[in-house]
Amino acid sequence: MKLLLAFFRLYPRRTAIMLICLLFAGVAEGVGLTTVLPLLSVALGQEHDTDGFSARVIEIMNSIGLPTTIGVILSIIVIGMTLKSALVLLANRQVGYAVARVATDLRLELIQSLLSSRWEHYLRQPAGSIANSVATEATRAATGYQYCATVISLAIQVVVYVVVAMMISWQATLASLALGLFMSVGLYQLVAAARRAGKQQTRLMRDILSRLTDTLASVKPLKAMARYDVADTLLRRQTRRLNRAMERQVMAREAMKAFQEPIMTLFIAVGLYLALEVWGQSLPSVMVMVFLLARVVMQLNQLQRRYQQMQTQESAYWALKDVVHAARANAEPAGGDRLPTLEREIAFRDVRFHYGEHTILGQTDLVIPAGTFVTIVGPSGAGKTTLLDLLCMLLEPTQGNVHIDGIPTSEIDRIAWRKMIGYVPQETLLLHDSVLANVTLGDPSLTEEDAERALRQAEAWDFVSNMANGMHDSVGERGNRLSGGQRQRIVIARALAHQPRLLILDEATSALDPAAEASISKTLRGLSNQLTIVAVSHQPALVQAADIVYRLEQGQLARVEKQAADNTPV
Ligand SMILES: Nc1ncnc2c1ncn2[C@@H]1O[C@H](COP(=O)(O)OP(=O)(O)OP(=O)(O)O)[C@@H](O)[C@H]1O
Repeated sequence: MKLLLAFFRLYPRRTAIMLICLLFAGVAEGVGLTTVLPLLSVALGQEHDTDGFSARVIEIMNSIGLPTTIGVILSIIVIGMTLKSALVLLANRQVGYAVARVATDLRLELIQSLLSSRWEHYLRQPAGSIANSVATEATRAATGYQYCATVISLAIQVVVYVVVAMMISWQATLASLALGLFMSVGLYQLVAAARRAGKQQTRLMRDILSRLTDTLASVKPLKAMARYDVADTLLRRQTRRLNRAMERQVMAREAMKAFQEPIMTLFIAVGLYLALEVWGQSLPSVMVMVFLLARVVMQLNQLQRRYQQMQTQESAYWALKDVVHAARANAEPAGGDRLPTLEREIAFRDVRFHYGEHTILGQTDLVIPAGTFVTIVGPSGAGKTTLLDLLCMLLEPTQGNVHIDGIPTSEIDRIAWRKMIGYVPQETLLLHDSVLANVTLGDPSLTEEDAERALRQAEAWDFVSNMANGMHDSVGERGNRLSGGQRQRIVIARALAHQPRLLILDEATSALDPAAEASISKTLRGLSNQLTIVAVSHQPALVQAADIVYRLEQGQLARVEKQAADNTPV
């Protein structure tokens, strides 16, 4: 029921409407059912010598001026049942809408919370696990809500049947209920087993999808080195464990079904024996009791099964919520609200940065005048990417501050600042989409003209215009229809499309041949009077194109002459 409470808090209106509809549906069904007994009495011609309950119903009907004819009683039953069905339909419509909303809202909540979490937190999340949460867990959680609604609906129906049965023979009903309770407790182990299997499935599905995503991302070297059997074995092992968890779930479900039937038969038999032999009830009463108890039994059966299914799906909801809560706890700090400009300079003032105990940047002072081209060189692992991350406000200095035109970044509107940046990362990951979509990233404010301009600046226009459909051609999965150098040029075009004020290049030309690199460097050099460029590079062309060259080594940043940077092995 924790799940229902959670959903009630999220969707109070829908859940309340659903509950009210189900409650009234139960009442309508109850009204229909209460007239079954007088109907039998009337049909058997015993309406004048009926016992307790039937007599009371006939009395009520007479007092409100309803004739106790078979036609009227049948009409009440039909109206009651039709009303019940209409209300259940209304309730199910609410459930249907809520189920679709639950899945969509959970997906959006997850994506938004992860994207607005701290960069270090985001990096710790396996991509496959996120994909699994968005695809499988959100759907399972929504199904959990559906089962939850069914459990409530069945519970209301059971209560109605029990109330009506109590009015006919409270002793037989109580005896049957005691047996029903006994059965539920006895079979609870199977519910618990299903819940455990569900939890295990949630965990295994995450592991499998994380592994699968990683394997697919690095399939080429795995194939080339004939190492995919290692990944394959791991995947198979986890899939087998998932199979076992699913088998356990199916066994728990089927065992529940198998045990329920004989127990339920016993349950009815005992009720009947007591009613007929011990309490000497009349035949119409016993017939109605049989009908009611059979319905109670069936509904209880279903209720427990649905509850079991709800328990299997519930873990997906909580697992997904855990990811959201962790992301929220690691949300990027609110930051400032001052709008950034980049007219004068970017300055690192006494900036230090550590990853735990590991010092990446010692005391760092760096000035990047606006409209200049700065290249940073240094050995692998020296912290060059970290320095760029500080510039993008993806990371915060452990000490000191980065200033943009004299304003510390902590006071600056982070999103506004990032919108001024064009970023070209080390990895050239492309979307499985057209060149145009890869350049604009779906930004509606960017036109085809913007894309063409950016592609020309990135020296990509020649090969793009030669593609069958030009910039509307697909780049293939992860851009595998293009060469490494062509992919890199598309990514550079992407960074230039929205005309940034600051262009950041992290080893952005490493896949280019010297001629292409020299050509792009020349273009960038030409752009540097309109924008500020900060490049991390080992490539001589970007060093030569720069106005200022810095070298980062062992946490220390020092300005160097271009010649020295070229000659020093970096
Ligand atoms: N999220 C992280 N958590 C902990 N340590 C990290 C993290 N990211 C990077 N590091 C460490 O910080 C150091 C600097 O990494 P960084 O990526 O900034 O180096 P780099 O100079 O850009 O290297 P390369 O030229 O090889 O790309 C490395 O020792 C790296 O292991």
